[in-house]
Amino acid sequence: QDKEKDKNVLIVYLSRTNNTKFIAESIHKRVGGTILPLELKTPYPEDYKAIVDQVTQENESGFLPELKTKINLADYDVIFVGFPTWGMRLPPPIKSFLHADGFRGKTIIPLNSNAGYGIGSSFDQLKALVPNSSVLDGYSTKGGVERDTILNVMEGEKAKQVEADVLNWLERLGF
Ligand SMILES: Cc1cc2nc3c(=O)[nH]c(=O)nc-3n(C[C@H](O)[C@H](O)[C@H](O)COP(=O)(O)O)c2cc1C
Repeated sequence: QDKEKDKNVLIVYLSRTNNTKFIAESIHKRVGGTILPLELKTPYPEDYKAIVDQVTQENESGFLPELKTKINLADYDVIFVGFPTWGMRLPPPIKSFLHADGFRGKTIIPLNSNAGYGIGSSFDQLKALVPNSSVLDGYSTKGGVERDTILNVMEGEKAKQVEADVLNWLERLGF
């Protein structure tokens, strides 16, 4: 079997306050490949309360927001998928992304930041959406707490710790 690092890698991430983006960039430094932010046709509101309400509604109705970012999945074998925990669930735009055809036979690797309440059901939801892919062990760490106006925490000691953790994790996965 090919080593993971010899395959075509895509790192796609959703990040509002750049904590998840930092993790994605740490992965990119080690494994290379293509790194892309997942952008929406209609961006979420800036206001925290407004986005929380909107995401709650979208989860209740099963709404899948339309993505602006277009990706040709056939170009990639390994896809890192980064996202914050939103409402203890998988953010709706990640559901939109994973609903596309073309994940069969791919290796999918989740990565996450959250306000300290963990991944919730997000990794399980991800797995359920790509039943024909091989989903490897994900990485998760505490990021910002936007509710308390703590936005990007990925600097100084925290940034160093995350970079070290990411390297260990990638090595375990064979990168
Ligand atoms: C709409 C919304 C819902 C959130 N829900 C949760 C949650 O349920 N649990 C949690 O731990 N953090 C929650 N958070 C906090 C984010 O997961 C956390 O700040 C994360 O680090 C943000 O990542 P980002 O900087 O890449 O956007 C929520 C944030 C937003 C904007």
